[in-house]
Amino acid sequence: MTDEDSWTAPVAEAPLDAVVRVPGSKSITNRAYVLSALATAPTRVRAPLDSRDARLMLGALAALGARSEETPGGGYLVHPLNPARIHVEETVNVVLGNAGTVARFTPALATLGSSPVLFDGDEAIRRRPIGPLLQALRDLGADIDDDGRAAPPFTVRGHGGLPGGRVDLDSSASSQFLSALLLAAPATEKGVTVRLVGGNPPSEPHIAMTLDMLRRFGATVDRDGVEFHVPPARLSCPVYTVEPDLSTAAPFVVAPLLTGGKVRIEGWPSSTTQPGDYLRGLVTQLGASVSLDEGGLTVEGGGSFSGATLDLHEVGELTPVIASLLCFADSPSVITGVAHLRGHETDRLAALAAELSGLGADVKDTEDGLRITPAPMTAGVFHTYDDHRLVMAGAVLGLRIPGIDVENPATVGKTFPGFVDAWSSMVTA
Ligand SMILES: O=C(O)C1=C[C@@H](OP(=O)(O)O)[C@@H](O)[C@H](O)C1
Ligand SMILES: C=C(OP(=O)(O)O)C(=O)O
Repeated sequence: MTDEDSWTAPVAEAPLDAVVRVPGSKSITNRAYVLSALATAPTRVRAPLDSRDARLMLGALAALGARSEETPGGGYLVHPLNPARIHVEETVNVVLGNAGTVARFTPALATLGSSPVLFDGDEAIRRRPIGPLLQALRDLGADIDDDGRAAPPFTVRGHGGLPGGRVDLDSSASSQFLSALLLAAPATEKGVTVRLVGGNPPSEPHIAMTLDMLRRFGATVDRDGVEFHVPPARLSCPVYTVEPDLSTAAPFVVAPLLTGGKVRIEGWPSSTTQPGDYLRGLVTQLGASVSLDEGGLTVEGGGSFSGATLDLHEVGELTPVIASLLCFADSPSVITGVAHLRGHETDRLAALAAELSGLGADVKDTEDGLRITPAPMTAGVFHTYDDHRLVMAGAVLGLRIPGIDVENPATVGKTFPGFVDAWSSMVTA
C-alpha cells in the first residue's frame, strides 16, 4: 500500500525469482554532465539517470550557461558552457536541493562566468559540509561570499576564469571536495595541483571515478599518493554511456539473502569504478552465490548468515542497506569507518540507530559506525529523514517483517523515482 505519507513495504512470501533493471548511476551521470559542460563540443550522454539530483544538475548547468536537450531514444545532448550567456549585474540562482554532487561540483563552474551566482537549496544541504572546498576554491582564485557561514547560501562572483595553482585540501568530510577541484581543473588557467591534508578522504572509488572520467574526456591526470595534478585541457567526448547505478542496486542485490531464491540485475558492468561493486564480495561473504556474466549479475541466496565486521569507509553510501541486512544475521555486526555519514542527507548513523532500534533490533551508533545486535523486530513506522537510502533500507526490513510503514517513500526520487514499483514487482514476481 502506498499513500503520500507512507508505504507498507511488501513481505516476500516465497523465494524471489526476479530480473531487475536499475536506472543510471547518479555519480556518473552528474560527472558526465559537468564534464560535458566544460567540453569544447556537445556531448551526448546516453542512459543517464533521470531523478531529482540529475535534474538539479542539468538545471544548475543551464543556469550557468550550459543548455541541454533531450535526444531521441533517451539521454541528453549537453552543450558546452557559454560563460558569455551569464549577464553581468543579474544574479543567477543555482538550486542545490540536497544533492551533494550539485553543491560540490558546480561552484567552480560559476567562476568562469562574469556575474554573481547564488547557491542555495534544501535546509539539509545547509547543514552538509562544504567549508574546506570553498576555502580551496578561494585559494585557487575564486571570489566567494558566504558571510562566514561556510555553507549555503553563498555567492560566487565570476570574473571570467579561475586562475588555478597549488592548493592544500582537507577532504576527510567528503570525497566530493577533491572530485570538485579535479573536475574543474582542466578549465582553469594554470591547472590544479591538490595536496590532501587531514584525514583520509572517504569513498575512494568515487575519486577513482573522477580520474577515470576526466581521462575519458581527454584530460591528463597524475596522482602521486596524496597529490593530484590536472593541467589545463580541451575536453571532448562525443558520446558518454552511463552505467546502471550499483548503489541503487544494493537493496535488490542483498534481497535473496533474506528471502532465498534469486535476483538478476541487468547490465552490471564487468569492470567499474562504482562503489556498489563491493556488494558482490559482501553477499558472497554472507553466503550468497553470485555470478557475473556479460548481461548482468545474478545473486542466489537463502539460509542463515553470520554477522560481520565491516569497514565501509570506501563505500559509505551502501551503509543504510547493509545495516538493515545485518539486522537479520545470527550474530552481532560492527560497521566502522563511516563517521562522515553524519554529514550525508541526514545524520545517517543516528537515523539508522534510532529507526532499527525503534523496531526491535539493538543498534547503537558509535563514533565512526554502528554496532548491530539482531533481535526480533516488529511492525511500525520506519522514518526516512528525507533520505533516499533510508527508503531502501526500510524496504529491505519489510521483506521479512510484516507492517513496515516506510515514511515519505517519494524521497527516494533523489536517485530512483521508480523504486517502489520496481521493488514491489521484484517481491511479487
Ligand atoms: O562523488 C560522488 O558522486 C559521491 C561521493 C560520495 O560522497 P562522500 O565522499 O561525501 O561520502 C558518495 O557518498 C555520494 O553518494 C556520491
Ligand atoms: C551521500 C549521497 O548523496 P550526495 O550525492 O547528495 O552526497 C548518497 O547518495 O548516498
